[in-house]
Amino acid sequence: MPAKTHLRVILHGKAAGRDDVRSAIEKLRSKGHEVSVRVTWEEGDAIRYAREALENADRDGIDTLVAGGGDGTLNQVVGAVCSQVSGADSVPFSFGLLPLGTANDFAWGIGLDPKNISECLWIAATGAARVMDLGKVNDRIFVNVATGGFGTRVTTETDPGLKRILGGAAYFFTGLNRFSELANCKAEVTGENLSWEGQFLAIAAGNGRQAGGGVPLCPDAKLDDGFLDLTIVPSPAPDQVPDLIGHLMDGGLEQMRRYGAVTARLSECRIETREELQINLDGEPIHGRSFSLKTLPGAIKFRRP
Ligand SMILES: Nc1ncnc2c1ncn2[C@@H]1O[C@H](COP(=O)(O)OP(=O)(O)OP(=O)(O)O)[C@@H](O)[C@H]1O
Repeated sequence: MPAKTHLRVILHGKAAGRDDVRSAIEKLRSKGHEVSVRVTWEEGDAIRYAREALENADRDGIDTLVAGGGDGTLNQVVGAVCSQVSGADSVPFSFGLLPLGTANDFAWGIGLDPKNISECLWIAATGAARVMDLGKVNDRIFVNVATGGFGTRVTTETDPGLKRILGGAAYFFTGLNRFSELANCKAEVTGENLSWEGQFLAIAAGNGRQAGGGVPLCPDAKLDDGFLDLTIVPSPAPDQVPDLIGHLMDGGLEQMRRYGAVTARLSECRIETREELQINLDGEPIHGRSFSLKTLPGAIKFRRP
């Protein structure tokens, strides 16, 4: 029988009414675990609640801080804590994930099944707390993947109403419809043994493997190897667009390499652009022209399958 734990769940308001969430929490409580819940009402609440958990971790005896939401919620919860304390040994609890977002890319990538919320909460309570890396872009962290380019703009410009109706397919739909408008970005990327310049369809730096609703942009990334997996997909010639998008969606990185995709495993790199570029950190957008990317090895402990 696993030890009894205290889980603090920071729950995205849009998922607060779900029956499967309520019954998963009741089931865990019936087994003797303590579960306290904070529900977000508006943007910024997840950050506030994560700081509150950090301040009161000892007093409240919190063992695991669980992000209940999508990758964006996870980013905010982990980011709020790690902006105050650094290194897995300094954070007074482990993290966990209750995947309640639209795409849930990080969850799928680590083997959590968002359709089985009860199982996910059980893993957040009792799964082995293993050390993992984080990524950093300028002064902001990411847990899963940092992406720039076409897919990134699709992620943030997909209508929330469409996401509710179509789920993850909403991203694909927006991408196909607005390809020529959204796929025009240029950058210079430099790092250890890497110097690349050109127009690109997608740039991804992965701690985790997939982003943008199931696209395995960094299929070989490992959460605990101390490196980021970088993938640059150059803009294709117009007649190659449908083929390349197909390969991007079905994850054929080998195929993408035939179109000139560049991959590298590194601990830091820089991206410079002339025009303002949007980079999504676990789906949360930042903007700029100069980005410094690096890995933070062994930054947190995470309860995962
Ligand atoms: N109650 C709320 N109302 C509006 N926005 C919220 C609320 N709670 C959190 N947010 C904002 O929602 C974003 C997080 O969304 P999240 O990533 O969890 O869902 P998603 O976009 O559906 O998931 P995914 O990234 O898996 O597609 C954050 O920017 C956060 O500030």
